[in-house]
Amino acid sequence: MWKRVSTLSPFLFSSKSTSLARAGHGWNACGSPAMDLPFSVNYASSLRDKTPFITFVLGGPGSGKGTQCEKIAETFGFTHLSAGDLLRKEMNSNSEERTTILNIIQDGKIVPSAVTVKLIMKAMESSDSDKFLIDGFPRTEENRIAFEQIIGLEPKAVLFFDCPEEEMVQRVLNRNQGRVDDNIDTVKKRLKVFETLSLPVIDYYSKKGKLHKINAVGDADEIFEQVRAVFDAPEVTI
Ligand SMILES: Nc1ncnc2c1ncn2[C@@H]1O[C@H](COP(=O)(O)OP(=O)(O)OP(=O)(O)O)[C@@H](O)[C@H]1O
Ligand SMILES: Nc1ccn([C@@H]2O[C@H](COP(=O)(O)O)[C@@H](O)[C@H]2O)c(=O)n1
Ligand SMILES: [Mg+2]
Repeated sequence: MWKRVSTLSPFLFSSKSTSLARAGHGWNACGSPAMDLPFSVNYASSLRDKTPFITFVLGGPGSGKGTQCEKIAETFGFTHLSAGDLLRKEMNSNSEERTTILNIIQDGKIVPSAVTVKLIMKAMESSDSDKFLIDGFPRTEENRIAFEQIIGLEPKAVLFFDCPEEEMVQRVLNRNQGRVDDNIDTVKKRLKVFETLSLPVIDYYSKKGKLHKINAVGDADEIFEQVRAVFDAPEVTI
């Protein structure tokens, strides 16, 4: 069940608040874990009684998360929420936080969890779905803990697209979608962030027995066959 967490946060929900600046208290753009959340939150009533099936989708930059999520969504009826897409949308809006988000993304660092979790929660609230693929999240232990504490749920499954660095770099540099972080300098920084901050999250879910490691090298349709096997398996009841 959705677990309620005490009182309404003034800065998570106020459109006038400078949530990123406040989130900086106890959090940082490098993603250092902060075990005590600087806020608490009351869920929107629309989410309170749902028990959605949540799958986190992890992997380095260019490992194919977005590509595979589209296939999973189409085949298994999940709603695909990409944390990066939500942040880019916020960055291109008139949000007070747009410049800060842009600077963090350009620098290949991690946006404070309060901001990202708020965007994910809003997207979940505004959806009728009860099956979510959350792509590119949690990127850090701080992200993971914030999601658990704010949303009060854990993923049922976690996919990890395992891809060699050289392949990821080539894919990102060939992507050609106009992303501000698709350049060699930012990719190098993102790979470092992945190694230092995201791998511990992957290790955490591995130890919990929730991780499904996918070999992300090869043709996208072949890779999807490995993914299909995960969702077809009886222990993963969607
Ligand atoms: N199996 C594959 N083989 C070759 N290219 C691929 C494969 N899967 C995806 N690509 C291409 O690689 C690029 C990166 O893929 P995608 O955007 O899905 O990765 P991602 O993990 O979501 O990356 P990011 O974390 O940067 O958002 C895209 O241009 C995509 O078309
Ligand atoms: N949990 C997250 C996810 C993403 N970011 C920032 O967005 C950039 C792009 O993310 P993609 O998933 O689309 O690759 C990423 O490099 C981060 O700067 C984040 O901060 N937190
Ligand atoms: Mg992506």
